Amino acid sequence: MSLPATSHTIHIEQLRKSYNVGAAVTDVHYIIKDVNLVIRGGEFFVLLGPSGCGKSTLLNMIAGFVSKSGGRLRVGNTEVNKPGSDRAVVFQQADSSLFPWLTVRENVEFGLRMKKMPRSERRSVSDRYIGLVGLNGHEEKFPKELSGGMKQRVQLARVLANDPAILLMDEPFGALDAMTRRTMQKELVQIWRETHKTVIFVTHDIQEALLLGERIGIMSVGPSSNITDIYDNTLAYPRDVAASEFYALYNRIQSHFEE
Ligand SMILES: Nc1ncnc2c1ncn2[C@@H]1O[C@H](COP(=O)(O)OP(=O)(O)OP(=O)(O)O)[C@@H](O)[C@H]1O
Repeated sequence: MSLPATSHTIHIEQLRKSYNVGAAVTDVHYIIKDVNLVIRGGEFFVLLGPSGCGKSTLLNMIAGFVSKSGGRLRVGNTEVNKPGSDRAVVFQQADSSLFPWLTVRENVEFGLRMKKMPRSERRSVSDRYIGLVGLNGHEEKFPKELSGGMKQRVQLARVLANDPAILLMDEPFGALDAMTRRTMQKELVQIWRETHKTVIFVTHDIQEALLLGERIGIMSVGPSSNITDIYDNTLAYPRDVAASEFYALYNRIQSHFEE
């Protein structure tokens, strides 16, 4: 990592996203309204909230895919108003992001090829990340020959190969079976600890949030959603769902959604 962690701290101030729902200027529907948040460089931050509250909207604003309607959004000192190589998104459906006509290795190397990285260097980068996500031996396979979990690993390896400082993950394990999901969660923590990336991970699953995040931001039900509470999760990794502290924190967070 060439940049100091502070240069990719994310600063969010009074951030808003709205859509006009009628002809009058007052016919405005706010998805998120006045969100304030600072996410430190290198942090693992989870955005937790019910379906439709605006988690993906906020993540896509940080990615630069969705424009803001008000407020400020900076990475370091730079205002975010478009996608950038410092940020990359891992989506829930790997199928829509992988190129079906390219092998695992070619998919992982795609961005590097676009950057005109020499072949031997590309090879060593793709070797590293294919290994890191546990896909050694599958380099020459095509996406259609892979399971859902393996495709998600390819997507992650491709994103990591491009070396963004910030990984934006939108329910990346939501479509996987429970066992694969658990394995991927453990591997992601391992990868985060090895690469020191900033991770912002969207989920509506409290257990997943608690297994992964150093901090968990709770989003309120929309419209005009906001981050109402932030929990510090200081439990040591790898986390044990059966530990009494885990269970206690789970209950505290769950009580938010029962009110
Ligand atoms: N382009 C748009 N125009 C109008 N409303 C939109 C637009 N995009 C999203 N919305 C609305 O914004 C709200 C938040 O959507 P978003 O996908 O961000 O929520 P989410 O918390 O990620 O949901 P889920 O967990 O179900 O994926 C929803 O009510 C959605 O219908």
